Amino acid sequence: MFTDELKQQAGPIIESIYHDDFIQGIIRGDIDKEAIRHYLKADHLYLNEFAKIYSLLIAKLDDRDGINFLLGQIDFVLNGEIEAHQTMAAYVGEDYEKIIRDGEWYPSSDHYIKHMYYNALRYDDASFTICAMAPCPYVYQQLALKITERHDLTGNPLKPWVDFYTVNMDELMVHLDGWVNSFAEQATESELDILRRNFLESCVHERRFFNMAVRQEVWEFHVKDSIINSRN
Ligand SMILES: Cc1ncc(CN)c(N)n1
Repeated sequence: MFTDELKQQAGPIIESIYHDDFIQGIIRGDIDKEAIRHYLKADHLYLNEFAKIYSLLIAKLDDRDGINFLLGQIDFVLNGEIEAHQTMAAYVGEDYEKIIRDGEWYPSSDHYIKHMYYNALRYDDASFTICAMAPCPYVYQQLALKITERHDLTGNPLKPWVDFYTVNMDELMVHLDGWVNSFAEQATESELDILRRNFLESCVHERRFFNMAVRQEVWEFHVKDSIINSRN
């Protein structure tokens, strides 16, 4: 299937993410707390936007059961993944609400978010949006499965974070793959290339997002808080 081909091509990128500092720090259970704080500040805002992009995606679908399922995904992203974030806040030893208060769309997360919005607004068919969104659940599921397969995290304070992503993504991937594969059956080669780029670019955005947190990447300027806060 077309989505199997996408996952095959994403393999090397995901393996690179696995070997980058963020995931290696999670595995060792000693990742810099500043990297986790930066990640939470960015990821809280990223998930807020991901939930909104689901609403743009829903407008492109006709399948009522699928729409119903995605309503559950909006709830999961807004209220379920907080559990994974709480594990990280506990590791940092700081109140979650306090950590995320001054978050921003840092350069790499900004680019990732806008990549998804661009495709949702530029193309009518849901598949273009889905291919930009799908690495979000897929990359985390694959990383969590690799970590669990290769390491025993007993006693690691971040084990609940890994465990969270080994299970919660399966049903979503089935739905997303179904929509993309049925579109791919009648898509032109140039449309398939856009779908491939959307998916692989988002896999690279996932890598850059983790590295952004390790580097504590920020913009080289500060704007009055009022403008930044209006984005939160
Ligand atoms: C950037 C990003 N990508 C993926 C996930 C997993 N839903 C996340 N929480 N944040």
